[in-house]
Amino acid sequence: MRIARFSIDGNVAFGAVEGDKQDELVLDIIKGIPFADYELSGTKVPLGKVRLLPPVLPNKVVAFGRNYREHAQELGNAVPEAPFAFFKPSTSVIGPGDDIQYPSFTEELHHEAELAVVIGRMCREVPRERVKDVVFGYTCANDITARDVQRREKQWARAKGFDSACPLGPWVETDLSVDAANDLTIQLTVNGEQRQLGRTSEMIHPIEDLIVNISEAMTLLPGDVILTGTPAGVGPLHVGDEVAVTIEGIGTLTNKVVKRG
Ligand SMILES: NC(=O)N[C@@H](O)C(=O)O
Repeated sequence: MRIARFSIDGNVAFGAVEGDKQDELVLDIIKGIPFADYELSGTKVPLGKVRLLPPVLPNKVVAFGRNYREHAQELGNAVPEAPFAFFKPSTSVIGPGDDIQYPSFTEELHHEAELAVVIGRMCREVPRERVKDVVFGYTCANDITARDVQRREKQWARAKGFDSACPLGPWVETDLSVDAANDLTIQLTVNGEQRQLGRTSEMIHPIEDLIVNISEAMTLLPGDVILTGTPAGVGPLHVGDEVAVTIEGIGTLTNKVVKRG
């Protein structure tokens, strides 16, 4: 099931996305919240009549870096032995169709297409065989990075955490198994031109390793988001660009780059 979060007439709601063709998609409004018992209300609204929001409001976004060998190499970085985690604040999260604000403190804004895991229940010290029980679903992410600041400042808080640095969407796909999610095509285009194309099966540390690693250290909450790393092909974004992340079996997340107002 594809579960979207949206606003209509000033109200925020969750809905199950139905249909195949983009312009014929409808949302069956959900009664309750998707992380607990919920039911479909049967009340349907055309997707074109609503504004899609970030599919979840994460308490925290935990991101893993250098989890694709070729990407680590293209930036001249060593491949880390163990999973390599950093944070992106919830204030960096934006939704499908929202603008990426080009910050004034960087001249080298980069795109990074990533598969994002959405946590479905409170958990800690998750054993490998129970990872499937704590995953709610998967969505697309773009780990927008101020590359020059990342090189200069060593700590990645500003380079990775500025407002609008974490586009998520368009919805959460809940019917993918962990095995399936570990073997999906991931693609990114800028103004229609392909920049990144990879498979999540190239991840050095698959989804289970990442969840075991981070939950060993901290409690994960429903709605928390885990970014699993980007494949090779990262590159610059400029004001006016339209960037789109497409992941097999999930959908396409599209955002435009504007000058920070
Ligand atoms: N270099 C860098 O920031 N990379 C990470 O974000 C990653 O996804 O590997």
